[in-house]
Amino acid sequence: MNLRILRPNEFQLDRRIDNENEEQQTAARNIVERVRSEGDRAVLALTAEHDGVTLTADRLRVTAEEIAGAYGAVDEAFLEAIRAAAVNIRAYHEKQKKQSWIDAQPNGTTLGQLIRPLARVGVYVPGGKAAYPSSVLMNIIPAVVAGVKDIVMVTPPATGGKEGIDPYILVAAAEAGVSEVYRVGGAQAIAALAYGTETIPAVDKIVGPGNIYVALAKRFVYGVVDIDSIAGPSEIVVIADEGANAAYAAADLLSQAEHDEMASAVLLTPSRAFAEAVQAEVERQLETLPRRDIAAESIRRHGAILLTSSLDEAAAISNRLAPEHLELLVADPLGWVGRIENAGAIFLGPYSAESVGDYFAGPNHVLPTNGTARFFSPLGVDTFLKRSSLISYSREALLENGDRIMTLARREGLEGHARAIQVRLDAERGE
Ligand SMILES: NC(=O)c1ccc[n+]([C@@H]2O[C@H](COP(=O)([O-])OP(=O)(O)OC[C@H]3O[C@@H](n4cnc5c(N)ncnc54)[C@H](O)[C@@H]3O)[C@@H](O)[C@H]2O)c1
Ligand SMILES: N[C@H](CO)Cc1c[nH]c[nH+]1
Ligand SMILES: [Zn+2]
Repeated sequence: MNLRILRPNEFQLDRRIDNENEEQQTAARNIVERVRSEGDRAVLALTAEHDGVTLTADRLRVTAEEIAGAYGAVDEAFLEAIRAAAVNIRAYHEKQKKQSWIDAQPNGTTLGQLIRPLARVGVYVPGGKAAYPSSVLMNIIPAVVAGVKDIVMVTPPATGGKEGIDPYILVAAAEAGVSEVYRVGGAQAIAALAYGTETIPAVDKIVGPGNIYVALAKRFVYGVVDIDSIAGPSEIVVIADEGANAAYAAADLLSQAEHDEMASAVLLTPSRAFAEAVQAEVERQLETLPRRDIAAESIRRHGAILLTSSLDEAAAISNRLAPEHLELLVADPLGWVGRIENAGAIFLGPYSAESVGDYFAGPNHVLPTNGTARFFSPLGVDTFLKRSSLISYSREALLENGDRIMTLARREGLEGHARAIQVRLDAERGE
């Protein structure tokens, strides 16, 4: 499969619009409503129907013994690596913490902002091949760092028709600091987290990717709880000059293409010689890639090498695409960062393969997709914090500004608001 070499005007630069399927919408909505009104009974019936697993309510929660048992099923190298990754992810997210602040002014007025963690958070972890231990760390650790007390993970009770939760997922959750784990997946898991059931506690926010039923259910419960942004297929853009390493660029493009057929991998370069070298490398490396069918299909549908007139044009196109991941394989990548307006994560130089960020460096790999890096940010500690404003007015400040406040209230026809000020002014002025 050849990665096409195109001129920018020959490539669809605009974002893909999801086609909503009405049947799936109705199915997800019905599931959410059933769980809301029937609680555990609906969760158990839907689990039997959609996961083929018959459970009783007392089996929904994964026990501490089961989690301890999972450690016996994973290899030492994995445990060592995931612990090292967790250290980096924790350290990076610690730096994102925000402080409450109080500002006392000379007239006695005190204003401030109180930062508090959400009390309870739900983390959805998909079943099947898309269940990544690294994503478990990336979703749970920022919540722990934010100070969330209860982090409730849900995941399907079976994968690929086989009952049981992947032990690597359970170990990653335990290492990250999960509080409770429930074996429930799909829209029923989202509804249970949003409304609570007899067994599964209601949370304040739900994060984590999942299939279409999970995504639709999250959209339905938004407002009852908060949700993260709905993650789309993975994306990578590589900007490279003629001095870059073609084998590295090709490998990094394929690293995203292998995620799924809808992933997109795009190289932007002004050098035809480099474009051809990467094209040949992609073809060569694909031959031995275990997931070559997926990667080849992704490249056929959404992959391209765009031959730009200059690196500046490459930056402009990248800003328009607003990719989830952007690699800068150019001389002096740090000097280049100022030209980048929109990207979820930016990888600088030949040794910062995207895989470094996916697994290990510390920044979060849950990133805005489908052009939403124009206005969304990576998942982080912020995702699990909320703010309250503090207002303490002094007598002096109220006497000074009361008339202004009443003017604004009366302009809006809200006499009650004005009188709440007037009553104080009258009392304090002795009228
Ligand atoms: N963007 C990302 O970062 C990212 C990462 C990992 C996974 N994913 C996505 O997560 C998804 C994983 O999908 P999955 O299906 O393997 O796992 P999943 O956990 O998302 O969904 C499985 C659940 O769906 C429910 N379900 C299945 N068929 C149903 C039906 N016909 N009606 C109602 N409910 C039904 C079942 O109850 C089951 O528990 C993929 O779409 C993948 O792209 C995305
Ligand atoms: N690149 C993915 C997000 O787009 C995250 C991931 C998990 N495992 C490997 N990669
Ligand atoms: Zn990845």
